[in-house]
Amino acid sequence: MGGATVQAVRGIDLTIRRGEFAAITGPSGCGKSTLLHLLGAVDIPTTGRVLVNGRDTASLSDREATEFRLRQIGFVFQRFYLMPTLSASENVELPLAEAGMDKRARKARARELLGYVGLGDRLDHRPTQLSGGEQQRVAIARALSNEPALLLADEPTGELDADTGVRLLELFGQLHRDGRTLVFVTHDAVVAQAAQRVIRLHDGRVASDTAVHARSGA
Ligand SMILES: Nc1ncnc2c1ncn2[C@@H]1O[C@H](COP(=O)(O)OP(=O)(O)OP(=O)(O)O)[C@@H](O)[C@H]1O
Repeated sequence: MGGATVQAVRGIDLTIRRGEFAAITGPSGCGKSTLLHLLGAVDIPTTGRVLVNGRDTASLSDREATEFRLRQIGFVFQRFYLMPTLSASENVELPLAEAGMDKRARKARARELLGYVGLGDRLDHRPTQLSGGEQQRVAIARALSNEPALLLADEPTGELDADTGVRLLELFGQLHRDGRTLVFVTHDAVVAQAAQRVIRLHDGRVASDTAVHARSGA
């Protein structure tokens, strides 16, 4: 920026295993979103390597990177980013259409995924006809559409009230139990405890990396 170099993350050595449910947390500006973007091949590191499913993200051409993000990564954003003119089902179908699936199969897959996230009765609703929590569930169904190796979420509960946020984290827990690999970013240390592993960043580095013990009664 203005000729100055900002080192957003540095010296990070991390392995996320298949089936893991990890939260990245830490104060504003510590590099959480940057790390998530590196994992999702949205950004490429200036030095160091990011391997996803054995593939070095820096080795991808632009076309390969687009294909990689479409097929290997599901991304969920704080502000949902659904297409406002499309129904819930059509939003989930979009990445499937991009991946070349025919219309009949995409409709069936969208119905199945929206059922999974608890919105089987909201297929034809547009985003404005859905609550924030419901919109985030549509965004999760969309992110899962192409069976990604890795689901990434940046402050997924940031726009939701506390109760809705808790229910969304329960859905993440369900995804984890069903074998998905999930990494989400949150600045909220309490929200981070919903994960199985909490990676805390400070000033672009890993300050701690701890397993969360199962809560009593869980
Ligand atoms: N495109 C960019 N150009 C220059 N500096 C950037 C850029 N993106 C991020 N940074 C800087 O890199 C550092 C890490 O930013 P990042 O967005 O990863 O932090 P964060 O932990 O996600 O913060 P927040 O919780 O506030 O979203 C910050 O100092 C930020 O100012």
